[in-house]
Formats: sequence, structure tokens, C-alpha cells
Amino acid sequence: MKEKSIAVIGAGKWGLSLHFALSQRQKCLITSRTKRDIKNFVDLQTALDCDYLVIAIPAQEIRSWLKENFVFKGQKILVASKGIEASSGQFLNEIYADFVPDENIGFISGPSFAAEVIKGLPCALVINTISKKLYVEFEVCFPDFIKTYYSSDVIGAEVAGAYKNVLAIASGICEGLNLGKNAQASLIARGLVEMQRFGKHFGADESSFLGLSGAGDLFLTASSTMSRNFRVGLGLANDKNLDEILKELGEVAEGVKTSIAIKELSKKHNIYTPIANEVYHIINGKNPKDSLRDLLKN
Ligand SMILES: NC(=O)C1=CN([C@@H]2O[C@H](COP(=O)(O)OP(=O)(O)OC[C@H]3O[C@@H](n4cnc5c(N)ncnc54)[C@H](OP(=O)(O)O)[C@@H]3O)[C@@H](O)[C@H]2O)C=CC1
Ligand SMILES: O=C(CO)COP(=O)(O)O
Repeated sequence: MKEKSIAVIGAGKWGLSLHFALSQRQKCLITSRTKRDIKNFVDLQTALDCDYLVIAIPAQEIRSWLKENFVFKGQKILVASKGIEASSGQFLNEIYADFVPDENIGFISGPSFAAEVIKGLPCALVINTISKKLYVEFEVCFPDFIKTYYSSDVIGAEVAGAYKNVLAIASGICEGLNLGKNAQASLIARGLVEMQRFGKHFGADESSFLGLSGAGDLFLTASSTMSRNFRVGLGLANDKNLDEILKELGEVAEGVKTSIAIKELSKKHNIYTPIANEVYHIINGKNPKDSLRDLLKN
């Protein structure tokens, strides 16, 4: 029987770490827009011919990347991105649905800083897919240091993974303004309630927000300078200009664009999302101290 082939698409921080992890059990190819001198780096076509694909490119780039490059040939796909498309307010599963049948796609969620995964440190991830069969096929690809869990709550995982990036920006602002640990814990706890409310509106299972995908990833990202989104918040609190912050970062901080998507979606669907809205306003120039005053007041 032909050995199954697997490739990671996108050799950024997360793609490289997933490639490292997936290479422990089997040969894993990797490709990216920019050529890299790394083992098993292949051209895009060779990667796309694999049976299993793990796609780790920024959320805002997915639609155009799929349009330009992707032809469905029965591949099984794991999406590693965390974000909501700002231009349309569409969730990633809605974008992928135009290209891949639902039973062929899964979404990774949970607390997982790339910098730790690439060192082989232990972590737990959720693979969210309507197909238990797909989960089982991907589960065996992961190394011993990663424990995987199954969930069919694709929308819950997506909302949690995207929303926590916005909340991590808020938490970074809180830290940058030296508001104290009480304020930060309150912000994170209320943020969790907020993302659950938002997710519930779109059909998410409320319990997903209390597990790895929700609380797990939120606590991680909103409490560490290892998070790019948290560092964006720190910069904003220190009156740095957003373009300057993002240039210095040199990597994607999905919360910036996702805050636009959440602001628009919550307005359209009349969902109460005060923290995400303030992040949106701060990114667009509002003084963080005014946001704090408004959050305490309303
Ligand atoms: N880093 C982490 O700890 C984690 C990240 N994630 C999520 O994974 C996703 C990717 O993050 P991460 O790898 O860290 O980000 P990086 O900024 O490190 O890398 C993103 C990669 O995407 C590729 N890319 C960017 N734009 C395009 C495009 N238009 N077409 C094709 N490829 C493109 C780039 O490839 P090239 O360099 O070749 O141009 C780049 O290396 C994000 O959604 C993030 O939220 C999820 C969990 C953990
Ligand atoms: O999603 C992540 C960890 O689970 C990474 O978060 P940042 O993109 O904020 O670094």
C-alpha cells in the first residue's frame, strides 16, 4: 500500500514548528511562498499533491491563496490559522467550504506557542472536525509530546482561537498601562465570557470555551510576552504607532485584523462585545486610558 504523504504549507513560525512535530513520526514535506534552505522543503505543486496538508498561513491571506493555488484532489486538510477574515467577516471554515468538502477539513486549536512546540515541549491540541475518521487519520501523525483531543465544534474552536488574539492585545494594553493583576484577571475572565457569548450566537458549543480551545489558549496568550498579540498591546499602551509595532514584530498578529471582523459582526448581529470593540477603537487611534474609562463605566 502506498505510504501516505503529508506536507505543511507556510514556513512561518507555526508552520515550521508543526513541520518539526509532524516529522517525528513520518516524513513531512514543507513549502512556503519564499524558498527556504531546509530539509524536505519542496515546491508548492509537490506539496499540493500530498494526501494530507497542514496549512499555516495568515487568516487574511487564505482566500486569495486558495483562489490562486488550490485545486481539490481529495486532500485531507488541517487548518492551523487563527483569525476571522476582516474584509468579509467570514470564518475560515466558510472560506474553505468553497474549496474543500467539510468532511475533509479540520481545524487545530489550543494553547501552543510555536517557540515551545519546536523545542519538543509537551502540549495539548484539539483537532476540530465533523469527521471523526479524519481526526483519527491526523491524530496518528502527531508526536508523543503532543496530546490531541477530538472535537466536532469547528465554529467554537474557530471563534475561540480568533477571539483570544484580540483579548491578548487587550491584556497587553492592560499590562503596558500598569493596571495591575486584578484588572488583568478581570479583563481575561470577562473576555472569556464575551467570546463565549459571541461564539454561542454563531452556533458554538459553550463548553468549548472552558477547555483548551477557549480558556486554555486565552490564558496562555493573554498572559505572556511570548504572544505577538500581547506584544502589540504592550506597544499600543506605550503610545507606539501600530505600523511601527507590526514592522518591529515582523510576524503576523492576527488580533489586529480580527478585531475589525468582530466589531463588524457584533454590530450586524447585535452581540455585546465591549472589550473587542475597545481594542478595535484603540487600534484606530483611541487613547487606551479613555477605553479603560469607558470599559469601567459601561
Ligand atoms: N506562532 C504561533 O505560536 C501560532 C500561530 N498560529 C496561527 O498560525 C498562523 C500563521 O502564524 P505564524 O506561522 O506564526 O506566522 P508568521 O508570520 O511567522 O508566518 C506566516 C507565514 O505565512 C506565509 N504567508 C504570508 N502571506 C502569504 C500569502 N499571501 N500567501 C502564501 N503564504 C503567505 C509567509 O510565508 P513566507 O515567509 O514564505 O513568505 C509566512 O512565513 C496564524 O493564523 C497564527 O495565528 C496558531 C498557533 C500558534
Ligand atoms: O496562538 C498562539 C498560541 O496558541 C500564538 O499566539 P500569538 O499569535 O499571539 O503569538
